[in-house]
Amino acid sequence: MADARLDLSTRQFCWPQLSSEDQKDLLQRPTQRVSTELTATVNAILAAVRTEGDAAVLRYTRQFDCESLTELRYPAAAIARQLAKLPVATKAAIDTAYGTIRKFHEAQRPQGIKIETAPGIECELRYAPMAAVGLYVPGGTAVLPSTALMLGVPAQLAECPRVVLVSPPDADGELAPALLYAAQCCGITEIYRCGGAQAIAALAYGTESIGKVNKIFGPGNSFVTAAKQAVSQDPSGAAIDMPAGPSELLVIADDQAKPAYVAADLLSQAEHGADSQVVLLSDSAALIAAVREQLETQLQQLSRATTARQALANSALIEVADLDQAVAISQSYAPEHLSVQTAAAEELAERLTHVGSLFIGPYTPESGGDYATGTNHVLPTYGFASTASSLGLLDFYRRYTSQKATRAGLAGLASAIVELAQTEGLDAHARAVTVRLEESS
Ligand SMILES: NC(=O)c1ccc[n+]([C@@H]2O[C@H](COP(=O)([O-])OP(=O)(O)OC[C@H]3O[C@@H](n4cnc5c(N)ncnc54)[C@H](O)[C@@H]3O)[C@@H](O)[C@H]2O)c1
Ligand SMILES: N[C@H](CO)Cc1c[nH]c[nH+]1
Ligand SMILES: [Zn+2]
Repeated sequence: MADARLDLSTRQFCWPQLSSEDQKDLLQRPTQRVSTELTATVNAILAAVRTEGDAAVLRYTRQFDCESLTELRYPAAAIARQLAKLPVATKAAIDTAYGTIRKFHEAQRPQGIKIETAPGIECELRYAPMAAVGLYVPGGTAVLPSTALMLGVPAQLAECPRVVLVSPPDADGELAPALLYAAQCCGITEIYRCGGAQAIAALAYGTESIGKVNKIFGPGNSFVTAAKQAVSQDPSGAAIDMPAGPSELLVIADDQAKPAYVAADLLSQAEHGADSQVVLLSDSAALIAAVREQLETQLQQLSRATTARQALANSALIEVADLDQAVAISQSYAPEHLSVQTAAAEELAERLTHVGSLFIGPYTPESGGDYATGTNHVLPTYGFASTASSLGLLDFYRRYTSQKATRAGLAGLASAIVELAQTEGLDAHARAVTVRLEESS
């Protein structure tokens, strides 16, 4: 039976006793282990959508999501019908989350720069919203209206002229009322029913019914993430926000932490999918034992216990020599989410920079950031948190520069420009300056 109990003691390790090979193996992401097979599947889907357009998107959507779907665009009448079903309490919760997310992202508005770098030379840094953005809201194992907010709010604040939302439909071809309400709050009306690599291909290359976008945002399972990475490397594809794949949480806890809180946090990310990964690092063997007990107790109360158990099979409870070692492991693993539940949590957090989002102290559950603290829950996974940034308002803009010189300004820089052009053997570059200064003003 898939729900067979997992012996968590087999997932308990003492870091200093492991070989460096075992240490590396222990913290490998589950999806990294099947990458060749995954790449082949995703490449086949991308190729089919490029050559067949809507027909391929519909075929895959029927295969994976809704057998009877005939139209990708979600019509306005169906949206209105679904919105009418939304419970008042859900609407209020979305309104609250919309408010905090908007507040945090509004504060990120980029400021242009205009300065004189030399007399008569004016340089500017300007920001323009991305012209057409595609927002991928996952829907395979759970409907995520919160993700629609995380993507839709910054797209709205940046005033991107075209915002397209795609999400896999349910077996009846519908999208959830809560997701549609979140989209409505963000002013999104162009909505399509498709998911997986086929949705990413449609956004990147365009089909008869889905116009191509410039940049694709949003998390997804390993098929979605692999497809995003592939289209971003294709000059005729689209840019992407980041690789935001299966959820990850690393908790650093000492003997001051509450085992029930730590276990609840680990389970909150384990329940996302069988390929989620959660890791506990602690210098206290007693805390680890108590968390293990709590995991078993709390698992029995979860509706998605089977999924969470599968994720726990990829996960680890690790005893470390001290918190310095925990910091070093965490920096190397670069988790999507990092929860610090230690006595001096804020001090420790200062040293933890390779992370998508930090959750500091006992009253900051990771799920708070998933929904309503205001930070964005679209975050880099697979260790990309050491180089990629967490999603923010800036990602919805292009940054570019501008310069303007007066005749006197050009004259002031002429000798430097001409000398550098000659050093590089590029005479025409030099000439473009001298031709202007030879003319009488
Ligand atoms: N990193 C982040 O910021 C973040 C945020 C939210 C959610 N997530 C993650 O997003 C993921 C969502 O995954 P999901 O599966 O629920 O939804 P999803 O929408 O990402 O994927 C569903 C789609 O996957 C495709 N698919 C499924 N099986 C397939 C197969 N065998 N071959 C080809 N395609 C297949 C189908 O097209 C289906 O529509 C979870 O892992 C969750 O942890 C990450
Ligand atoms: N934890 C997910 C990001 O990895 C985001 C999410 C949405 N809903 C609940 N959680
Ligand atoms: Zn979550």
